[in-house]
Amino acid sequence: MNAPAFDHNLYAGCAAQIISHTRELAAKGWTPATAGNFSIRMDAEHAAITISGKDKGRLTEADIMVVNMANDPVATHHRPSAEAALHTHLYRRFPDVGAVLHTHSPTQTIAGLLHADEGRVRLRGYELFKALRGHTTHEAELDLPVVPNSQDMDQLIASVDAVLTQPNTWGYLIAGHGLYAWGRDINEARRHLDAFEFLLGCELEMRRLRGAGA
Ligand SMILES: CSCCC(=O)C(=O)COP(=O)(O)O
Ligand SMILES: [Zn+2]
Repeated sequence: MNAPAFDHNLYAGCAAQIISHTRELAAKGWTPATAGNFSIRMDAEHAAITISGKDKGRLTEADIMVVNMANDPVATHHRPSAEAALHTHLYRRFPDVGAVLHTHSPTQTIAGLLHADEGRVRLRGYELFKALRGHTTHEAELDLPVVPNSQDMDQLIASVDAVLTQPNTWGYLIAGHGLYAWGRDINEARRHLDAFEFLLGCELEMRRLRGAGA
């Protein structure tokens, strides 16, 4: 008898973690109109990932599937996230990455558009840098990369590879689209996602205040 394609108990545990976090992220308004996609690495060859087009605030285990690192569905007829290639790209490139989260908050969407020409959001002097693995002080300058949006995943991956040059970056923005954040597990990826959202929100607010002559 053929061995099962993957460990179902491991898959069910990953699905439960994704569901728990997506409920909270949707409640924040970061997954409008089915936007967002979420995955956890199961092993060297498989990841649990959200099925394309689902309401990410109402996921059940049936809305999550398994892909291999070539983005092929495993043991299902469902279609994975349209952006599955962006998740497996990070799993292939960074062996220690265990989870990838993608959201479309207004802050993330606008910040990417505002900084599209620069190709980065330059952050300086934030205590919250310390929420990002490998960062230990506010006395730093951190560039969050921004890449142009595209419907061609290979083009997006090439853009990301060109800007992911610094260690401990943990995220990137797609202009007019949203934020990708990752970590060694889903809780660390969530901490990074929350930290980038806060930092980008501060930058937008400072821009607003300066425009008002503050
Ligand atoms: C309706 S948002 C457009 C698609 C997108 O950017 C996204 O994050 C969700 O796509 P998926 O295929 O993962 O549902
Ligand atoms: Zn998206």
